[in-house]
Amino acid sequence: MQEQQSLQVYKFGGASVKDAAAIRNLAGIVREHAVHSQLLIVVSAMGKTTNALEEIFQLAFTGQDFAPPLATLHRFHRAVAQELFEDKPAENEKLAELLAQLEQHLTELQQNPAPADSYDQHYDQIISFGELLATCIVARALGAQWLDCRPLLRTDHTWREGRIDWPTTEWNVREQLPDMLQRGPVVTQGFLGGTAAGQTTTLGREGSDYTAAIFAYCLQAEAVTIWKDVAGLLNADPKFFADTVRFPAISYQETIEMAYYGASVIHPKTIKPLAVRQIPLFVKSFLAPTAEGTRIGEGRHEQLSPAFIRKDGQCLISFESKDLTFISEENLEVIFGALAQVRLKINMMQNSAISFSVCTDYSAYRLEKLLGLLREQFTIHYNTGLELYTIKNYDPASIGRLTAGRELLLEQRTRQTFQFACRGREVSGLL
Ligand SMILES: Nc1ncnc2c1ncn2[C@@H]1O[C@H](COP(=O)(O)OP(=O)(O)O)[C@@H](O)[C@H]1O
Ligand SMILES: N[C@@H](CC(=O)OP(=O)(O)O)C(=O)O
Repeated sequence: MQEQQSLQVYKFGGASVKDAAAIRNLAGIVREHAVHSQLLIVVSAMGKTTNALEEIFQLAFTGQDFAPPLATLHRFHRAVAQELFEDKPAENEKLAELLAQLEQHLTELQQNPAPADSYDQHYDQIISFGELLATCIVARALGAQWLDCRPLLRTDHTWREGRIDWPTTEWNVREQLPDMLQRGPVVTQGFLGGTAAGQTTTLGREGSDYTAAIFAYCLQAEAVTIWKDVAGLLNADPKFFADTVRFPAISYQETIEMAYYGASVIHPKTIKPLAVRQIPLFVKSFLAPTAEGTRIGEGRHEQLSPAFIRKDGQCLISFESKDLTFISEENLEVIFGALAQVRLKINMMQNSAISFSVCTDYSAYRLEKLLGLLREQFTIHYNTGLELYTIKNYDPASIGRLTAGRELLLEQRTRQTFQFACRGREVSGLL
């Protein structure tokens, strides 16, 4: 009798596919660790390709010359493919086709100025090429099947933050994937979805972790592993904090909160679909694939050690009523409505008698739209270039460590969580 194979979802992010050596390393992990499983491999754009595409898109959308940065992007992808498939030029045909399509889209956009309010929609059509190109190369390198996820992962029309239509997506995935997986590993794109009309959407920056969770949910996978350049989920980002410690095991609940506050190692939307179907999430290092990593799953904890989360690029906006009337529920309704309309997410908020303050991710474009909506009714002040720090499971020592020498512009504490916004400053050494 044939043994029933377990189904695993692996997700490889930008750092794990940043060049040909990284893709060879990925292939080694797949060979070593997935021999007894069916395997769906979700892949993000290579290295910093998404940022590069954002710049190229911005140039094209504003009618400027995008040729030099596009040429750099072409060269980079071609060089990686050449290094991996040097003796098989035909392997690069699909890649050449995608690069030509990208150039054509950009040229059309540059030559036919689109209305400003279609920016997000066009953004998705262009930015998605990062994942299409990367998966094309990785699938070839693995000799795996390439799957375009866009017809399967159905979203609405919320450009840049597509909302998943779960019933349709689950039906599509179950219809198509099991047969493919039976035949061998499948490589597909993170971060992308598609509307009913066949237009591409993206799921929010760094959303490929979420894609892995969506597929795992639909396929009722045994586990998801996201392969990162860190040893697992740590109590802080080692790029900014000294003496970090790894959590060997941690609950969905703790993780969702850390991700929500900005621990960029896991996209915040990733946890819920996994928790609903009790699918464990492993965070492992692609640099040390046999090391233990972190297991995220069911369960509650005794008090954990403090976790530190830093979010930069913040903006603190204060609204004051113009006639000294109190900030009432009616006023708040107007402010929240406007924030939702311009899609500015609130990371922290506080109100006093006549003023209401929110800390949000900064976007010049969205802030300008917000001011346009609320300027008449409120006096509005804002500061940009701020940092937001969150300490989960804080104690006096951890608060002292982060607040020493800083002027706090807004501060809040609950039983578990201490948060403050302050002016950003040059990082010299680790915190
Ligand atoms: N609590 C944390 N634990 C581990 N890594 C963290 C944490 N918070 C932030 N990070 C950062 O997340 C990075 C990995 O996530 P990311 O760069 O999104 O990976 P990828 O794009 O390759 O999927 C690490 O290099 C680290 O700097
Ligand atoms: N490439 C997309 C999606 C993503 O999730 O990337 P990564 O897995 O490298 O964070 C981005 O940079 O936003």
